[in-house]
Amino acid sequence: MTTAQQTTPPAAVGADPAISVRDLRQSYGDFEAVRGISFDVAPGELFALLGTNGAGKTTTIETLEGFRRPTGGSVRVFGTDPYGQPAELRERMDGVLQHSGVFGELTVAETVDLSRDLAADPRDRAEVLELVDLADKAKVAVRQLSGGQRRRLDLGLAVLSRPEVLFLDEPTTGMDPEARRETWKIIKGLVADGVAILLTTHYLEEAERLADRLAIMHRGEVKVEGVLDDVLVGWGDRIGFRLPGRIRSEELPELPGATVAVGVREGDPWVVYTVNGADTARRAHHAMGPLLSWADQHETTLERLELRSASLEDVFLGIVDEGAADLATA
Ligand SMILES: Nc1ncnc2c1ncn2[C@@H]1O[C@H](COP(=O)(O)OP(=O)(O)OP(=O)(O)O)[C@@H](O)[C@H]1O
Repeated sequence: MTTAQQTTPPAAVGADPAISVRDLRQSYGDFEAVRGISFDVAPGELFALLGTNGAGKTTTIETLEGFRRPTGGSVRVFGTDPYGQPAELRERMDGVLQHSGVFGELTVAETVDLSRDLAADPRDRAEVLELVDLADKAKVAVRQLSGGQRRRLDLGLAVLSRPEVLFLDEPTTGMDPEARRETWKIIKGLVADGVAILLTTHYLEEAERLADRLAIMHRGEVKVEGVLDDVLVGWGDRIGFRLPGRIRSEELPELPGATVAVGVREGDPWVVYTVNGADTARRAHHAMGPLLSWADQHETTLERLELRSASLEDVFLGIVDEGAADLATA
């Protein structure tokens, strides 16, 4: 299913978009990395751009930050073309890029001070360090920070000038789960303060937790877009369990209206029945009866049995699989 759903962003009703992308195309030589994508982000909204490696997310962010001129279509930040970072936008937007450019020999405090010197109305150093939980690292050289602490410093530097638009390119990479949750709190606070955020991440849970709306990109195109519930619609319900040791996959029963696939989850052979079509929750529920009867007949227990609706990960993997199938039939 490759329905590029376009929904009206709830936060955008009545508000001019902070970020606007229209049929954006971006090429490197003969290679078209971004192939006509469109989306808006309103003030006080977090839009997550998800996608496979090389899908074109960073290229899109770099274009919005004014580092690249579009090969086709247009991008606007507060109605202004960001190419070359015109003065009227420089104060209003900032970002955390995948590779930060901070100097490793400076201390954390010196690094913050250096950025404060360049900003018109910066937050206090103490406020910045408090915000990203690095107050106790003020005197430590940046090169001595852990990967996750370094990402938090990047975030602190990005929010120091109180931007109205923030680009976050994989901001929690390298963070442990605790640091990631702390960072989510900071990001949520910024959104609540009215900042428009464009986030890319490979952590789907991060998008589920933070995004007001999201898009999944694959090979330069937006494949699905919308609020989470809309994105999940149409991807079916799932019945999953660990493949019993004595059972071969060919022996698994057919269940009405469901397709079966055997893969691997956390190192275990894992069975997934997908129930598609209309009224999937009820039909998936009804499929449980025949499945449990089959298990009884085979005197086997279905370990870690689950019945659930589609997750963002299912949608993501479905899109990637479709891409692979398209290539195979091309
Ligand atoms: N400077 C460049 N010159 C040539 N090709 C490039 C350049 N930068 C990116 N590409 C290519 O463009 C495509 C999109 O890259 P991009 O970095 O935008 O993807 P991404 O979605 O951010 O990927 P990832 O999730 O791996 O960071 C990739 O195929 C990449 O190899």
